[in-house]
Formats: sequence, C-alpha cells, structure tokens
Amino acid sequence: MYLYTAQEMRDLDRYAIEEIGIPGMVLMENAGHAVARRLLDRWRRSATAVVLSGSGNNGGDGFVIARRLASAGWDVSLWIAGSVEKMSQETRTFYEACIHAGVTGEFYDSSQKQALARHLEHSDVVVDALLGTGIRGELREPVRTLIRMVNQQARGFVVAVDVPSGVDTDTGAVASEAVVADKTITFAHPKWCHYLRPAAERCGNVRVEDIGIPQQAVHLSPPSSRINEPSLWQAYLKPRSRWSHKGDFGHLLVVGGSRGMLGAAVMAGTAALRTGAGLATVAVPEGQEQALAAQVTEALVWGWPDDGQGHFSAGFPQDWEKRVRRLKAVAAGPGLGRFDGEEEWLRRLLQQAPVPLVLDADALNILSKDPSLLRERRQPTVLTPHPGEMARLSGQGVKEVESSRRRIAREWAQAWGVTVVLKGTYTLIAFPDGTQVLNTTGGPALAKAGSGDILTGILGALLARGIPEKAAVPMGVYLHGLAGQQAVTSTEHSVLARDVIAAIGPAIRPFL
Ligand SMILES: NC(=O)C1=CN([C@@H]2O[C@H](COP(=O)(O)OP(=O)(O)OC[C@H]3O[C@@H](n4cnc5c(N)ncnc54)[C@H](O)[C@@H]3O)[C@@H](O)[C@H]2O)[C@H](O)CC1
Ligand SMILES: [K+]
Repeated sequence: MYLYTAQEMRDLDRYAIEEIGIPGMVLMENAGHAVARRLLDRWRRSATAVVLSGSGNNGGDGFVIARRLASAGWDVSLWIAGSVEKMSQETRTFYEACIHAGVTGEFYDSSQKQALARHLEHSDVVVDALLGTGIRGELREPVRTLIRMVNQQARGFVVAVDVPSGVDTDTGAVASEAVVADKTITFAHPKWCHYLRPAAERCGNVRVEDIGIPQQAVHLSPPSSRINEPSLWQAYLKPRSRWSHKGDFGHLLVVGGSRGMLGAAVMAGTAALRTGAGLATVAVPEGQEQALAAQVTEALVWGWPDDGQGHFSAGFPQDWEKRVRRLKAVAAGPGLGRFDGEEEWLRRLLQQAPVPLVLDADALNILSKDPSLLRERRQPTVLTPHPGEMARLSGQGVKEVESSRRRIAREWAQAWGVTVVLKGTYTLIAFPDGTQVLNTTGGPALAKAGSGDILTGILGALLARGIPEKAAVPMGVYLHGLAGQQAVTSTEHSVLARDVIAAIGPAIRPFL
C-alpha cells in the first residue's frame, strides 16, 4: 500500500479522470457512497446526522453522503460553509442533487449558531466534509467556527471525510482548529497525516475505501513512499534447508556493553541469534568479558581495549583487520557509552568495517559531533535514531524533529547516503534514494528500555544474512513491531525486553 501526499493524490485523480476517462463525478459519488455505506452498516436503524460541507470537493463528498443517508431514511441536517459560486462543477452538481432530493441545507452564518449547536448535540453522527486535502493557509471563517463547534458540541460519532478538517495532509500539522474524529474514511490510499502527529491523533480509526481508481494508474507513477508490508521483503524469508550450516546465515558483530550497560549488548546479540544469524559475536571492553560470558552463552565474546574500568577506549583490537574479514555485518551502539577518543574511534569503524553497519544509541551520539564522518562509508549504513537522537544528529530540537519526521528523515538519508530508521509509534524508514517506508506494527509495550537494542540486533542479523538493506530494514522493523505486539500476554505495561526477544520466532514464523 502506498502513502500519498496531497499533490500525489491530485496527480493520481487527474490521471484517472483525464487519461483513463473516469469522470471526476463518478469518483466523488463513489467516495460519498463509500462513507454512507459504512455509516448505514453501523447504524442499521435510521439515525440522525449533521453533515458539514465545505465548497471544495471534500464538501462535494459531503453532499453525496447527505443525499444517500437521507434517501436511506436518516434525518439529515446539512450545513454548508461558503457559497454556490465557490463550488467546483462536481460539487455544485451534487449540492443541487442533494437539494432536489429533498435534503434541506443551510449556508452557515453566525446567526445560526444556536440552531447548529442544538443539532450537533442531538445527532447520532456528525460528518465532517468541510476541508480535505485542499486546505491552504490559516483557517478562514466560517470554517474555523464550524470546526470548533464540532469539537465542543458534537456528542455523537464524528466521521471525518478523507482527513479531519484543519489538518495538513503532508506534514500532519494542525491549524488553529482541527476536527477530532472518531473515524476517518479516506479514499484510494492512506495519506501521511493519518500517521503523523498531531494530525494522526485526530483521525481516530482510519479506513481506506476503494473509489474505483484503477491500479494501473498507481503503477504508472507510484509515489515515493509506502506502508511497510510483507510483500516488500517476504521473498527473503525461507525455511532453512536441511543442508544448512551456520556460515550460510551470516556472522554479526555487536559492539557495545560497556560497564553498567552490558545488558544492551546482550539483548542485541540475543535478538540477532533469535532472528537467525548463524553466528553472533559481542565485543565488549576487556574488563567486561567475564560478565558478558555469564549472561549470554550462545554468542562469542571478544574483548575490546578498555580504559581499565570496563569502558571502551579509543583503541581497536590488534588483529582487527583479520577479525573483520570473518564478519558479514557490524552493529555498534547498544551500551557503547562515551569515551575519550570516541570520534576517532568511530571514524576508524566507519572506514575499516567493510560490511553493512548499523549505528544506534551512543554510536549516533558520537556521530552527531561530526556527521561528515559518514562520507568515508562505502557500504550500507543504517542509523536507528529515536527522536532525541535524531535531534542531536540534525542539530534541531526534538519538537522540530517530531513535527517534520517525514522531511528530516528523508533529507538526512539523502544528504549522507544512509538509511535512517526514525523510531516512534510509526517508525519511518528513509532510504538514500529518497523513498520511504512507514511501519505500522508495534505498540506501547515497546516503549521500554531494551526495545532499541533488540531492533539493532534484528537489523544486524538480517544484514549479516546478505539481505539487501531495502528489504532487510523494513523486514526487521516490521518483525520487531510484531514481536512487541505478540509479547503482550497480560498487559502492555509488564512486557520485558526478553519477552520481545522470545516473540521474534513466533513473529517470523507465518512468513516462512
Ligand atoms: N481520489 C480522491 O481522493 C478523491 C477526493 N475527493 C475529495 O476531494 C478533496 C479535495 O478537494 P479540493 O477541492 O482539492 O479541496 P478541499 O475541498 O479540501 O478544499 C478546498 C475548499 O476549501 C476552502 N479552503 C481552503 N483552505 C481553507 C482555509 N484555510 N480556510 C477555510 N477554507 C479553506 C477553499 O476555498 C475550497 O472551497 C479530497 O480531500 C476528497 O475528499 C473527490 O471527491 C474525488 C476523489
Ligand atoms: K474533512
């Protein structure tokens, strides 16, 4: 499934209308019909509805909905923002059809405030068709008042048509007012605002309805972003052959686990093995080797020159060149800590690890001192920042990162030629070629220390198996989210990182 911007959706619409020859009116009728059908399914007996329509095509959908609900026997009260003159041809046609079909519509002005408030309070359903993807600039009256009234006065079920009025389709920003919906019914494809905060919090439950735009129109010029789904990577997951040996499944090196943070490296290494790595080696500061070996029996242990107190030092193992030849991928960061000479250390790792590299946690914080270190990289590099780490990397505030997730992840990936996995409720993956994949698996159970370390291990393992990063990264993020969901046995509060690791196998299984 693709993820659309407002412009990409307009282009798709235009293609369907002008090149394929489906009249715009048919698309609008289909859109309105789809919403009405959902409402009629839900309220089988007749109900009361307030339909609020703007003068654009979103309002046109609203007129179709009002007509169809009324003809099914609902008591419909229609309120319009704007005027007939402002309506597009399709919208105007459906406005007239609505009136001819006997629905009474009012062009809202402030003298009707009381009357509208009464309707909003007493209606089972409120349909928000004021503004869709065509919003421009700050809200004008009377739309602004109408949106505020919906939020303050509606007692019934609020359905947003396409997007909640007042949200920006592409950034997920909200205007001075934006409808808070219980459900959003969108057309043909999901849009960015359905997944980006704060807009996403106003959408309620999002449902995508087919309105008859042929698939061929999508394939001709696909948008640059999509929702993460197994079809992107499932071909790389296969049952193991009877003749397999561990060398077939790659050797991952996890670098981290400084004193006091050993658990992070343990979790990354264990998650890698659960994901199917043939071999996982965990490299910890020399003073930590014994403690590590006691915690993870399945991984190999390497000592890394330490500072005498169980933390990393700027040095590298003497035989690094020889050791690195055995590796298929490196994941650095879980429990790495900060240390003297860290920048030089990272520069060397970036240069002298000629395999796919995952950077997480403190490896990202070190990188944020000088992102130009990435210029030295020739092999795939995956960064897995949470919003705080992304803020440090990009030199911006966390709020700025959160309000421009889509742009920041894409710009960073393109500028430095790396894959950015910007973590969050909907983790966003941005590739160096400008394409993006938004992940929808996962849940609140993963909001806990250790989750990031597990993701790092999973991604490292998949890259070590030689799966190309365009498949490995979405696969890893998807499976990590699924494991997080499946690890919940009693409540999301009490899930431990180890439960998530144990759930990796059950998450993978259906895809083999
Ligand atoms: N394939 C599809 O997805 C289809 C979608 N349809 C619907 O069409 C809208 C987009 O319609 P458009 O006419 O481009 O824009 P809007 O109706 O969202 O908005 C234009 C309308 O709103 C007024 N306006 C704009 N900005 C503001 C503002 N800041 N304050 C107040 N008023 C504003 C402007 O003057 C216009 O009157 C899409 O979302 C779908 O719902 C079609 O039905 C066909 C298929
Ligand atoms: K709307």
